[in-house]
Amino acid sequence: MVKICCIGAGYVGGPTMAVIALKCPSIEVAVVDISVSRINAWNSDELPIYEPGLDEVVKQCRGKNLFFSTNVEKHVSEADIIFVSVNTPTKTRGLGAGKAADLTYWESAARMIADVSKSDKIVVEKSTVPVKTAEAIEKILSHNSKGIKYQILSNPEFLAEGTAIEDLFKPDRVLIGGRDTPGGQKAIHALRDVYAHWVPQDRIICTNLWSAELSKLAANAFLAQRISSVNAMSALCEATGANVTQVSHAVGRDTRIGPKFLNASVGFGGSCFQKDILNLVYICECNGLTEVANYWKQVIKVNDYQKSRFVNRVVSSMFNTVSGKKIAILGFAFKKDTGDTRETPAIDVCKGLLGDKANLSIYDPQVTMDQIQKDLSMNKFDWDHPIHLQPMSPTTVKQVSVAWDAYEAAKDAHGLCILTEWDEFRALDYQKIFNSMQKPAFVFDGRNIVDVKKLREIGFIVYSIGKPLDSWLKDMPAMA
Ligand SMILES: NC(=O)C1=CN([C@@H]2O[C@H](COP(=O)(O)OP(=O)(O)OC[C@H]3O[C@@H](n4cnc5c(N)ncnc54)[C@H](O)[C@@H]3O)[C@@H](O)[C@H]2O)C=CC1
Ligand SMILES: O=C(O)[C@H]1O[C@H](OP(=O)(O)OP(=O)(O)OC[C@H]2O[C@@H](n3ccc(=O)[nH]c3=O)[C@H](O)[C@@H]2O)[C@H](O)[C@@H](O)[C@@H]1O
Repeated sequence: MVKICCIGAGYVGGPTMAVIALKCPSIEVAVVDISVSRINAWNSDELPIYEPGLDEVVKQCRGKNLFFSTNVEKHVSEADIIFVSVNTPTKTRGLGAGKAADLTYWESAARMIADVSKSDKIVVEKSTVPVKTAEAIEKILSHNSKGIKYQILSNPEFLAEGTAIEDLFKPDRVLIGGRDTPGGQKAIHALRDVYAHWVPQDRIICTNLWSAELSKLAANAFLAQRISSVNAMSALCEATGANVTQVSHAVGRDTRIGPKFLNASVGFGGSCFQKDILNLVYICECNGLTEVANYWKQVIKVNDYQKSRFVNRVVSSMFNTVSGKKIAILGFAFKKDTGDTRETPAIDVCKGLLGDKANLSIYDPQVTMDQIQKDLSMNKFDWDHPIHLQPMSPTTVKQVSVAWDAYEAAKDAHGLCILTEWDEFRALDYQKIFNSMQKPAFVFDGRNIVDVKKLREIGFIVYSIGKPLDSWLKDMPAMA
């Protein structure tokens, strides 16, 4: 029986391995992690991450051919194929700080593999890594090899949170990069055989190592760039009276451009877009490609601009101050159908409003009070380290409370900001909300989900990203 071990039981390792176990009953899959609480959660009825369809997949295989364990060394030493899906955060100190990927967790995983292995292994990069990481890993493994042969493959993951199971069941493509040597090709075939259990052959792309590593960074950069492009247009729409939804629709009907990923928003979030672009920028700079680095940097700058533009709209609309005012925040996760808050635009928006002394009442159907408090008190980039999975002494940001539902959050508020596009926010009784709020009552829709016309009829002053401005806002500058 082929044995697979995955180091890192996170958003990628957990769902990916669960799907491999489901689709390949003849393979034994162990997912290991240094975080005891995470592994305990994977072995319980309450999984550590919320992902539609994940519970069913895990329930079908757990205890049969899918195991979650903290016994990292045992499972690594027994495995034929080892996936490494650990954190690759942005460095916060030293060379490349604020841009380069911190490979501490990767390096320690590689050293541990070298220490405990007693048979030949295929080591698969599942984490998103800088180009040429495979070369560094090869060096670590081969310098400690004790005669054991290692083949390194790059097999980046393209799943998106909220649709992870769907994406894993029907991937647009599976990408496998390996060495162009007989050993490298044999390893590529072995991994291809795993995916071939359910992925059509023509969707499995095989390349060299560096193309696979770079394609992952490139794909995320292209996706983020689309959002920054449409968000840049949203500012221009507000200045000119155009409607960004109509512009996106018209642009996206061009089959060369396509309709997906053109929703204007308060900004993109999530654990990877910013991190991976910063990483790409750093790689460009290291290769002397300043113009290319600056090009990609702009995607992040526009994203930051979009978030601060939103905060400025809120503050300037409300007589240039939110000091002491209750503002309801609907949605804290970085997108709907996930409880993940990593790099969510809600953090920057909330911090911006807190900076102007607002009182925030936050509601998100999937995010806990502890998580919100942690996010609002943590330094930038600190979240991407395993230490933050440990329970910590509670921190409280005064001025922030967490509500049980949207109505409670909105009661007595001066303004309401929609920061995540949860379906339930579309179906709220906005008349009831209006009646319970201070007047004038403001709605700032950072996801373009409300019916602006209907809300204005109720009496709200409405700002919706990239939509023709309310007369209240018309004379105010786009960037106050
Ligand atoms: N979250 C996502 O949707 C996607 C993430 N990725 C990439 O996948 C990688 C992992 O991301 P996530 O799963 O989101 O991160 P995560 O933080 O959810 O999971 C990483 C896990 O690795 C564990 N870990 C770290 N060092 C370890 C070690 N030496 N031994 C054992 N366990 C260790 C941590 O405790 C943590 O549970 C990152 O490189 C990310 O860029 C790629 C595609 C999608
Ligand atoms: O490497 C990764 O981590 C993953 O990053 C993204 O997946 P994810 O971050 O989970 O979610 P997306 O659906 O891409 O959304 C990212 C952010 O962009 C925002 N977004 C998305 C689409 C859009 O049109 N407008 C927009 O503002 C979302 O609200 C969210 O904040 C990519 O879509 C995945 O292919 C990739 O594997």
